[in-house]
Amino acid sequence: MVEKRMPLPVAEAVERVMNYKKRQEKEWVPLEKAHGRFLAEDLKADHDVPSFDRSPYDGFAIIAEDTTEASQEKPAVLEVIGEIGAGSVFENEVKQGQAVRIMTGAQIPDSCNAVVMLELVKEKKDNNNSYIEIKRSFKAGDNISFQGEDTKAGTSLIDKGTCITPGISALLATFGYDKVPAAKKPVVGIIATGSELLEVKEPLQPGKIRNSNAYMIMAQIEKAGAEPKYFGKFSDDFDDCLRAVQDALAEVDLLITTGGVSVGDYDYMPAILKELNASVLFNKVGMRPGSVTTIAAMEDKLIYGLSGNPSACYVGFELFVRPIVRHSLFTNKPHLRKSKAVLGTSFPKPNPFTRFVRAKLFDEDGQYQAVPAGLDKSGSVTSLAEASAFIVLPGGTRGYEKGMIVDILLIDDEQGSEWPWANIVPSYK
Ligand SMILES: Nc1nc2c(c(=O)[nH]1)N[C@H]1C(S)=C(S)[C@@H](COP(=O)(O)OP(=O)(O)OC[C@H]3O[C@@H](n4cnc5c(N)ncnc54)[C@H](O)[C@@H]3O)O[C@H]1N2
Ligand code: MOO
Ligand SMILES: [Mg+2]
Repeated sequence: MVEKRMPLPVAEAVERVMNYKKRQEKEWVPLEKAHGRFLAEDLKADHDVPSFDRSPYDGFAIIAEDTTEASQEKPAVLEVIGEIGAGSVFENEVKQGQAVRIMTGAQIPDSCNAVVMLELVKEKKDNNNSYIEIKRSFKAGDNISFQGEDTKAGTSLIDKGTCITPGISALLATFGYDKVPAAKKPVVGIIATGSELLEVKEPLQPGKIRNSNAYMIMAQIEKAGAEPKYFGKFSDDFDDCLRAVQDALAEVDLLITTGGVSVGDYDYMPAILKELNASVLFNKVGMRPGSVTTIAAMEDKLIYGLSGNPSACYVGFELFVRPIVRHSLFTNKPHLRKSKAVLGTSFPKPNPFTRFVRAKLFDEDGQYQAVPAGLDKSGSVTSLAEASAFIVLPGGTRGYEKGMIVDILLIDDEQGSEWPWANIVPSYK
């Protein structure tokens, strides 16, 4: 008799895995390599930005009070006593009736309190002196970028655990981080199992398929923010696969295998986990695809037995590996973000398990509409290419109709979620 496995509700399965979460160490990476890495420290402004009052225009720095009476008929005439470009500081005193030619980004001279754009003045020369005419009045503060107007010293800017975007690179540079405190990437190993697997470059042969899961998982690992380490593909041979798993475990923080976790004659992962004396957290989850997802721990190291079926493997990764990786990178929102969508297709057949349908999203008047991205089967590979969400259909005795509002999990969203499972209640129990 084949072993009977008891399915665990998805939320409970995720919870069990998250008991093994831990944070990575911090390392310092050059700023130019920091894009896409995760901040290991909160980022706080240690000075005002800008750090001095500056001109937002090419023009003339003036004392606004000199223009109080200025008009078309009776322009104010100011003597231009010098000029400064960005990076220079005007050292002399500017007195009443005087102005300084100033370029965008330059520090406003002491005692000046407004800037007049070049286009708004008439320039005149008299002997060796320069003058400007201004035909309207200006108020103190007109056309000044004030110290601290962008951010003030002491402001909290970015939380640790945030993925470094180009905008954050700009901030890091602004605050002098030529080296950035980043979470060290966990190394995630991949082993593909299956005697049917061909190398990608090999021509098709009868009964064989190309190994797509390994490359899919490597990409998912990178997208999650970790470092993939691929150990190759192995035929369904107990000893070979056992050795591969043992060897790989010594070199990684987490290990993912794909294939061989079900109950088939050549599905050796359950026996390998037994041989290793690994403690199995679960070997069946109340979900489709991915019901065979098996996760075990060797001391504090997780071993993921993901399904060989591509869609099941993909979903298993996003639900169980991603949050462990993201948590290790210091975020407090490690799970896929949950949102709502209008179901674009009916699912009339009830399913006792919670389904995660790979879906395409369309924006209709600010509301997501979700439709399956391809064949809704565990073995489908094409449905993964265009999927940007999983439609979550909790298990139960009824189907789902087009037009219903359903939960979705966003695959490409970077914001993440603390815990998206709160209101997803599988009713098959
Ligand atoms: N009697 C039962 N049979 C099956 C059950 C069950 O409960 N009772 N579960 C089914 C479910 S659900 C799934 S999912 C699969 C899981 O299979 P395994 O994880 O054991 O994976 P394999 O048997 O090795 O392969 C399944 C499928 O995936 C293809 N595959 C494998 N590796 C790759 C790869 N690297 N790249 C692309 N495709 C891969 C493989 O050729 C098979 O077609 O079991 C069901 N059976
Ligand atoms: O693990 Mo299977 O994907 O439920 O089809
Ligand atoms: Mg199998």
